[in-house]
Amino acid sequence: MPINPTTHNSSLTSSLSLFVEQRLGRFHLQAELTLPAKGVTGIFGTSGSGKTSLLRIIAGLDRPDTGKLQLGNQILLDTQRRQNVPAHQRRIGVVFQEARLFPHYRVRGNLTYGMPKQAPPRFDEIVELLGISHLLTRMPGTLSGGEARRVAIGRALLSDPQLLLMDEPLTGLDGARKQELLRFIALLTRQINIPVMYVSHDPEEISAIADHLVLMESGRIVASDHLNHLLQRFDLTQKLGGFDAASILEGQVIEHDTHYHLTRITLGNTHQLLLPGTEANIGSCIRVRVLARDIAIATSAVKDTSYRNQLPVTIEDTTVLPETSHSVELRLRMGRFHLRASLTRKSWDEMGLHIGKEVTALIRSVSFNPL
Ligand SMILES: Nc1ncnc2c1ncn2[C@@H]1O[C@H](COP(=O)(O)OP(=O)(O)OP(=O)(O)O)[C@@H](O)[C@H]1O
Repeated sequence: MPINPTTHNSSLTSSLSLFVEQRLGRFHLQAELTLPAKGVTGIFGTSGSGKTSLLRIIAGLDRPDTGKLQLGNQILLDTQRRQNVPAHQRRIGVVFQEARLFPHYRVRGNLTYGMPKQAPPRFDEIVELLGISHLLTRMPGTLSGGEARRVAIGRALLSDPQLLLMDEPLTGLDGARKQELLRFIALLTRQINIPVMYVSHDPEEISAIADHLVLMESGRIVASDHLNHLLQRFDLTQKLGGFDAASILEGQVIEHDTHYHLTRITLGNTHQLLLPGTEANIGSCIRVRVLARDIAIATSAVKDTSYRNQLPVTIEDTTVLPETSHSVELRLRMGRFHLRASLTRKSWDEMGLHIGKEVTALIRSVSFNPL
């Protein structure tokens, strides 16, 4: 059940802007950032790059040496003016790696703990959305890891936050639980109308839920943009290690072929893709990933082939990465969408390809990975 956006939050236009500087021993965090007012921002970077430190400052749990932090119209921190809104007044929900529930309160007590008295009555709505109504009378010690995490998310949401921070919320869960909760968080973040910052070093998680991506390295923000824009950047290939060279596309489900168990989606009403069957409702949006190495190129449409997707594209840019000198990396444009592909340098030369050439991208349905 979607949360009613009109009752959910008064400041739907909140966007976060910050610059902070903090020395922690030998580590130096220097970050400047403006984030979109809605959607999920994935914070990605190697261990020790400063992701948690940044989140702790935003939550008000740590104070930077210098900095300014603004959420919507409200200044939360301005070291120059000695302004600092304490953590409990920031209206920022935080979910950490561990659920950190109050052990002596039942689940219901944990959920209602931070609920403002004047908050809209969303308790039943959120409990149902999280699927935890059967847990309300249980003590935290009796919950599984995944259940405790869902309660922690519920507690954060019920505090009526303007921003939700999630720091590796799936760490330590086993594969099936992790997938279940990841799907749940992805659904939840599409239904709530507050911006979410989601820290993870797992590209799978980020690919499944982030709209925007912030890439951190040694305390600095290396890049911040729409996730698929960053994935299209050749220069970030190595820094986005683990993501594989891939593209993420979002489209609307228009048809299910129940006989062959295939799903058709439309991308902005201009292009269509045929994917492995999904359970998604007609009209709903789904996200798919396709690896660069799973896209083949032909100079014209191909007959009698098992490639179910033949997309007219233009070669927009290319490069040869030093780590894969046998192949050419391609960025392809398809209307307002972009795709990354790679093929051998030998094919590139023999097919007479060049920037600006119109070609056909061939993609097997099974190569699409619905996220
Ligand atoms: N109180 C502290 N004193 C000294 N150094 C610290 C302190 N807190 C954090 N650091 C250092 O700051 C750096 C960034 O830590 P942080 O936890 O923000 O990284 P991270 O990107 O979240 O890492 P991970 O993915 O491993 O959780 C690390 O090198 C860490 O050792």
